[in-house]
Amino acid sequence: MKLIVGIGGMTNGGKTTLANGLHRSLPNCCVIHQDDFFKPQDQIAVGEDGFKQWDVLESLDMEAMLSTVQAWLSNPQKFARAHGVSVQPGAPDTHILLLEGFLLYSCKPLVDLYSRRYFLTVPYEECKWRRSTRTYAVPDPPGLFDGHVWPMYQKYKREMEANGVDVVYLDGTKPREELLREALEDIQNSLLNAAR
Ligand SMILES: Nc1ncnc2c1ncn2[C@@H]1O[C@H](COP(=O)(O)OP(=O)(O)O)[C@@H](O)[C@H]1O
Ligand SMILES: O=C(O)c1ccc[n+]([C@@H]2O[C@H](COP(=O)([O-])O)[C@@H](O)[C@H]2O)c1
Repeated sequence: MKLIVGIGGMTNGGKTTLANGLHRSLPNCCVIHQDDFFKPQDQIAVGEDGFKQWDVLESLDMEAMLSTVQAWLSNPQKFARAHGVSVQPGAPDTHILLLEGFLLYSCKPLVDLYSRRYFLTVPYEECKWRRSTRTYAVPDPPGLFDGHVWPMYQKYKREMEANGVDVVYLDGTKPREELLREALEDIQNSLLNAAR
């Protein structure tokens, strides 16, 4: 059985933290991080607002991400071994792929592949504060959060909702352990339902 689970939502909502917790807790589980597919800096367009447009789908090499997902789909055992995940003898037929990223549900070829789509959110102030404590490979210039990051988050979320994408909202201000427990229980239920 193969299960693809999306850990999406806003920047600094706690996606990586939750994905890493699930990765440690679930058998035969691999993770693909969307952040690993950002295009090189010189390919990122500059908007009329003067900011490099990092927070749009075109800034990510989604074809490469899709190929990685296809590689897992065609042979999850081989994919797991190649990514240092040991296949457990007790559950050799169950394979889980976690996709983690801030624009997961805006990519049309991917959107129907998920068995579960989580969407982590925190209030604006909390998001802005968490973001101010992070240093990305390309650090945020002053004003990027309000000028580009937050408006793009709102735009893509609106589109996702208008397209009727079915997501499970998670409150990213809850303690990490509680979020992990909640998601684990839900995924285990999905596995049970899929096995019936
Ligand atoms: N449940 C939580 N409660 C409080 N802080 C959290 C929680 N989850 C993550 N964080 C913190 O928020 C920041 C962003 O977390 P991260 O998992 O990297 O978010 P994302 O991958 O969504 O950008 C980090 O400093 C992390 O330690
Ligand atoms: O990882 C990078 O190379 C990178 C370079 C520039 C910007 N980012 C930021 O990464 C953010 C998405 O990652 P995350 O973990 O905050 O969800 C997004 O809001 C971008 O503005 C990321």
